[in-house]
Amino acid sequence: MTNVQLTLVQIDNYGPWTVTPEPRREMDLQTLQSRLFAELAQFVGSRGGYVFFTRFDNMVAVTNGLDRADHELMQETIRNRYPVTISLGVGVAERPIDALESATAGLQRAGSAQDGDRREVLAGETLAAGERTDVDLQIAHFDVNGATEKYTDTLNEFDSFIRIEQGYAVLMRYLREEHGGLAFFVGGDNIIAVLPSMTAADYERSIDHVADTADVELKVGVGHGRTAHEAGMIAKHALEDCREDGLRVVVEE
Ligand SMILES: Nc1nc2c(ncn2[C@@H]2O[C@H](COP(=O)(O)OP(=O)(O)OP(=O)(O)O)[C@@H](O)[C@H]2O)c(=O)[nH]1
Repeated sequence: MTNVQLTLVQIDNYGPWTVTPEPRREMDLQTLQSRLFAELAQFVGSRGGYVFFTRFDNMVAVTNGLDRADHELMQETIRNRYPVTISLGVGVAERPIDALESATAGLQRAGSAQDGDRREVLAGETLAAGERTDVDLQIAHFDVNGATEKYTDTLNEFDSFIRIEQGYAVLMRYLREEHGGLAFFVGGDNIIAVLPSMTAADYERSIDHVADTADVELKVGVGHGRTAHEAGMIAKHALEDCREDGLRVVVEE
């Protein structure tokens, strides 16, 4: 049984900040958002976690292995280096969506994302060390078959992007609704998902659904681990096994 710890990262009062005292240059905001993401990717990644940029003002991190002190240090690091602060909500559950719901509820209880006086909230509890197991996380790494040949080397970048994003849109909705899993686009033709315990047959069905609905062909490698890095690395190797053996799904137990 999975035991997923997710952290919702929310920039404090960001909306008002982007227009105070007047609207800020868009490329300055993009620079800030991407640097903040890079900072968090490095911080969380060096502790075995994953962070996904989602909407940039809100980001979702898989934080199994990070405790409360790590979260406090994350907030301090951002406060010291950036013109914004972050609030963090932590949730733990068997299904990723339930962990995220609980992480979100902690922040929403503390106030609105646009409350000037709601800053650096740290809500929720992390998994105790004694509760952690080797199968707490199931990570799936999806990849579009032949994206270079079918899209990158054939279509213009925008039409390639539409195809990839449509495949992603169908997959993210399907996994969220059918399994309570969370799928994130990570660049190129890659999607990384954090999921509850799913079988190879479940993955076959999800790939069929994307092929039938969006006409995008996927393959997927799946791994388990104590941290996102551990599970994700196994998933990447499983994806290589798909390529070598011409398979659509490889689940490493
Ligand atoms: N984030 C991320 N992106 C990757 C990874 N591997 C490949 N990519 C991206 O995906 C793009 C396409 O690479 P591939 O998936 O290897 O190419 P492909 O043409 O789909 O070939 P097959 O997957 O073998 O069918 C690359 O240009 C990268 O942008 C990965 O592990 N993580």
